[in-house]
Amino acid sequence: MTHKAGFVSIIGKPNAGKSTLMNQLVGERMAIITPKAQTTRHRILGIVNHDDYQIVFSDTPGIIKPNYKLQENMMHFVDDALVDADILVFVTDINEKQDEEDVLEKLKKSTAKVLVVINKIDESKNELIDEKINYWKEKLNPEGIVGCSALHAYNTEPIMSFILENLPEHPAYYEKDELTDRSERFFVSEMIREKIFKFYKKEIPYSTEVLITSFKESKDIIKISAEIVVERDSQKNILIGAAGSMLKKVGTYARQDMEEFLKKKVFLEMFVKVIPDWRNRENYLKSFGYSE
Ligand SMILES: Nc1nc2c(ncn2[C@@H]2O[C@H](COP(=O)(O)OP(=O)(O)OP(=O)(O)O)[C@@H](O)[C@H]2O)c(=O)[nH]1
Repeated sequence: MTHKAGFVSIIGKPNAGKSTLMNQLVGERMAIITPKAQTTRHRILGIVNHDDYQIVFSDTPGIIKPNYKLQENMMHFVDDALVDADILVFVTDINEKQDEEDVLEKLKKSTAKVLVVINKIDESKNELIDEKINYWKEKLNPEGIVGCSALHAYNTEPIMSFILENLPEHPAYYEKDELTDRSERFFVSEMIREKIFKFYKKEIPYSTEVLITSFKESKDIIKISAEIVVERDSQKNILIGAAGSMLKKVGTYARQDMEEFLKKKVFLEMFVKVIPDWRNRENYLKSFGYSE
């Protein structure tokens, strides 16, 4: 039996229904991160695992694919080239006026298989759906077009079928046992990263790495220690904020997400560390069980 695996990016204008669709496709447990910031850096929104396939949802069309066999929490440290996702799901609101020329250009250039999802069809007449389908056929001629209502889970199955059909043959990118401690550490670090993306200006998220240095589960509580690593003191000061206010905010919001995801009370401690020679990080990482 061949195995399929690949990256699927869900893109589209704000409010088009991307998160709603994601939740439908991935299911609640894994759809844990709802980033708002636009960034070229990959972010994993959720992973669907099956014996025969693994679908990795991301919100950016350019993504950094980890090397096979790399442990999932190491993928931030791989400097692979930014490549296209395997599949682009472009979500458009049926009521949206078609001023999407910029997106069209990008979609045309992409090497990914493109599926146009015309969303919110519960709010429109059949004629409009046909009109939109024709519009997208003519403008883009994508590999697939589906009209659906993400909110009402209406006609979302063809989207999953399209993804499965077009997913390349590839071994899994991430370990499938998503409830292992390692994967949980990965998602937990993503939650901190997401908050950093949300609360800081551009250069800070780009120059930080989040390491989960300890993850200890006891009966009632999970104790998590994280290090946010930067290269300069100035970045550390910004991250911490006046009297620790910014870091506290990151911690509070990240902890809430963690508690919801892990279904347990979380004690989160975070340290910001300056490591100027971060490029020679191999030994440092090894000390926390990370291996490149
Ligand atoms: N009527 C209707 N409303 C929908 C549908 N899908 C999503 N919505 C609503 O549209 C709004 C935006 O949905 P989101 O899923 O947050 O959209 P998004 O594209 O992720 O938005 P951003 O995070 O701003 O990029 C929400 O109020 C949803 O409830 C749909 O199929 N029909």
